[in-house]
Amino acid sequence: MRISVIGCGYLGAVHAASMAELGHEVVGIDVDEAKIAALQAAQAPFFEPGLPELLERSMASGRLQFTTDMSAAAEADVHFIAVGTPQKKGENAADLRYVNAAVDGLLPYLKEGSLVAGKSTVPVGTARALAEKVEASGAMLAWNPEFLREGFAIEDTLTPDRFVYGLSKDASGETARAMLDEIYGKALATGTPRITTDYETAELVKVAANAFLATKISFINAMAEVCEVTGADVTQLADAIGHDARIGRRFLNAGLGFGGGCLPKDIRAFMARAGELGADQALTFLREVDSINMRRRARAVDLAREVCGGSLLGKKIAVLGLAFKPDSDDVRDSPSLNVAAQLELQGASVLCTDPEAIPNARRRFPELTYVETVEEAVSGADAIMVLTEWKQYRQLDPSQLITKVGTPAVVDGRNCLDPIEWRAAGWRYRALGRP
Ligand SMILES: NC(=O)C1=CN([C@@H]2O[C@H](COP(=O)(O)OP(=O)(O)OC[C@H]3O[C@@H](n4cnc5c(N)ncnc54)[C@H](O)[C@@H]3O)[C@@H](O)[C@H]2O)C=CC1
Ligand SMILES: O=C(O)[C@H]1O[C@H](OP(=O)(O)OP(=O)(O)OC[C@H]2O[C@@H](n3ccc(=O)[nH]c3=O)[C@H](O)[C@@H]2O)[C@H](O)[C@@H](O)[C@@H]1O
Repeated sequence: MRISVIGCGYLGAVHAASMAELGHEVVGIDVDEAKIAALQAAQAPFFEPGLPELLERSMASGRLQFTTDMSAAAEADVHFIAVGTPQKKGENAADLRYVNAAVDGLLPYLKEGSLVAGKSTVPVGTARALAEKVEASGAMLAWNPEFLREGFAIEDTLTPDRFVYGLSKDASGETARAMLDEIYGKALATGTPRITTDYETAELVKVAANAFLATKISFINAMAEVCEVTGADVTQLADAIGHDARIGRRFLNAGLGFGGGCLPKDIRAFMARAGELGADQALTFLREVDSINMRRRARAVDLAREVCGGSLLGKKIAVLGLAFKPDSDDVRDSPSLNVAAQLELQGASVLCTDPEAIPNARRRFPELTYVETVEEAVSGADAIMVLTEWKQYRQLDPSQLITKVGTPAVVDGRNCLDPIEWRAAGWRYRALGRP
């Protein structure tokens, strides 16, 4: 199949390269010239494990190209829309201007019988409105939401848990289904479930999945709050309830909570859209999910103050981890970066480090101080905080690290260190939700 992918960010660049890996002819199109220049040189414009190798391979095969020129989409049979849908400034709702611009930009190049397949996460009702425009150009529209996780993006794209196709109810829906089946044929042949449905259900599946994941995380973080006032241990609690197959242990890691370019903005946009549709009561619980999540950040700052003897003023704090999660350089709505900024605002002198996210963090918070290594960050520190559970931080040797710090106090923001080991090495250990 000849494919275009409009928007080459965390989702689109991986989708484009993965589609070429599946044997399709792909052009990735983006308005960001620097991003396209990097991709044209087979360089990943962000950190994603395996992406540099995949780009190298796909571009060498001649099946993958990148451009800023929308007319390059003219040859394609299927166009994936993968542009951003960020939160509107000062509002909860999603900003659809990039989706609308991408589709409007594509309209003059749509061939009769070609398919526009939306992958961006959008408020329910978006696809139906776009379908009118697309059909007026003789093309078809499908909504094919994406469920990949950053850090596992390639594996999730090539072998997802399921495919969801939101299709038009007329005959063109069947043609669109056949085109998507052809694209994803390899994964479908291995038995990956495929749900075909209407536009609205497909759009809702995506936001419902993210709302559920966010709720699961906030549930365990609410339990962490109760553990903190009772002396109980939320990690043992999670292990114990997680053995119940109906509950499951995944996404029950208590700590600093969820961030990133998706879960926070998606639950807010979902609430906003439900409000517009008169169903706001159905989702008021998501307000609480959001509040529990934000309270964890404040609690981490409180723990830092506590281990610093009651005041952060003039205290030297090492922040290890800035990305919203390990194996990513993404700092969008990053809980750790938010905590680092709050500590600095409250008078601490913060030295931040991260294996991959420093350039993005510096762009967002130029006022913070960044150092490349853990050794530099912790040197003479009054407290260290592990806020993103990168493998290299989980594997820190507390006996060795204690020789570098001023005061041996650690706040484990992700419940990723062994309290017994750290205390035995002489550290004062504090965590979110465990004694
Ligand atoms: N990042 C992720 O893990 C996932 C993201 N999503 C959804 O996918 C969408 C994209 O997310 P990300 O890739 O994270 O965002 P991103 O911000 O990394 O990438 C969006 C890209 O679209 C480009 N763009 C904007 N307007 C354009 C236009 N008119 N024409 C061509 N390119 C244009 C931007 O320059 C940017 O490179 C969002 O709706 C998000 O919710 C869904 C699943 C996973
Ligand atoms: O719509 C999206 O963009 C994507 O959002 C999430 O993927 P992602 O944001 O890459 O990261 P997750 O692994 O879901 O983690 C999100 C946040 O939750 C936090 N988290 C996760 C799991 C957990 O148990 N506890 C916890 O605090 C992570 O630290 C991170 O800050 C979903 O997992 C994907 O399925 C979805 O496609």
